[in-house]
Amino acid sequence: MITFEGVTKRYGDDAKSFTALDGIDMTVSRGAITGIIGRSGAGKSTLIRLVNGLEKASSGRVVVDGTEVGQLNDAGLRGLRREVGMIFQHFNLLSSRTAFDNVALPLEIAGLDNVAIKQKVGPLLELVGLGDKSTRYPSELSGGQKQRVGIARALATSPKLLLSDEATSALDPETTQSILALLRQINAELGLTVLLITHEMEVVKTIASHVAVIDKGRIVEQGPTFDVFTAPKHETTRILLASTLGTTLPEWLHSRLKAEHSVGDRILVRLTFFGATAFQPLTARLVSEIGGDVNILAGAIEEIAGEPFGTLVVSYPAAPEVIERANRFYAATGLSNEVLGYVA
Ligand SMILES: Nc1ncnc2c1ncn2[C@@H]1O[C@H](COP(=O)(O)OP(=O)(O)OP(=O)(O)O)[C@@H](O)[C@H]1O
Repeated sequence: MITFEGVTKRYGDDAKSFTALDGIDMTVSRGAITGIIGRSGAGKSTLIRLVNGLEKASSGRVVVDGTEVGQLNDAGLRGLRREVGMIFQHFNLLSSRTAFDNVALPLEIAGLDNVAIKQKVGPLLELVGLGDKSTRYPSELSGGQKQRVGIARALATSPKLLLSDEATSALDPETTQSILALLRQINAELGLTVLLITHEMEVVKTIASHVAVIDKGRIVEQGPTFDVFTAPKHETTRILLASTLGTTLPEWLHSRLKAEHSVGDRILVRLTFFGATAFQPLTARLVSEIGGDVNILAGAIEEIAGEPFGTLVVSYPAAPEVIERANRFYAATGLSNEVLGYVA
């Protein structure tokens, strides 16, 4: 659906230019929800603005549904923007227009008559759950309702692709979940491809089947969300994910951690449950396998892209025979484990 081929974007003139994107290669699959995550200033907005031609690549190609965006003239760009809807962090609604009239705007621009506009806007407001709010002005709507108007407006020209620029960043967690559920529903019911940029890992974890991590203008990691989130390879990904997945040790534990152990110390191990191991009573078996002396110190159970993923930090005596029994158990069961250190 979208391919980036060696895309570079420089801002400014040659003498004082800034490279915001540096050799981006990426494919966004048709019908998927793909997330792009990265720190502030990493280049996320620039990347998404290249897709609907709001910015032009300095070199390389951005191809949307077979069309190279950089080659389009003004008429071509207008056509592209009917195929590509966009939603924004601050909704970008016109305050002087009702919900109905905001959704109608792209249709007016496209030259539809009033009857055709009515036929289109009514069902769209129903779809986003605002059938009874069509005459309300933005100032009379909550943040979540405003974003629903924004989504209906983005869908007005029946696009194949929806771009989301931090669409839930201004919303509280509960409203965020309801907007994400709506995006998932639209993706499933209309077969719409969704490309979203966000600094909220929670958003990607909840709805994106695929993810790319961008850092200083480069994609440092990409793939299915579950794979990237459960086995991050790049340091930036690990840092971005640490607080989301409960993989950061609590400070009280971290400060007591030692690299070497002496007699009587305990070993600290992080167990990770996913795939087949997520559904077996392995913790109970580990406890009995090594004689009962196991402490559970931290843990979290998450759902990533619809699959369970859990981490548990445990300690047990750092005695050679106990460690050996535990290691035999890990090898036999395939339970993923990582030694974090030792505590007195
Ligand atoms: N029009 C511009 N002129 C010059 N530099 C720009 C311009 N737009 C963006 N930049 C720079 O390009 C880099 C990437 O910006 P971009 O907005 O794409 O990042 P981002 O990841 O979306 O950040 P944020 O999450 O803070 O919005 C930043 O260093 C920014 O200062």
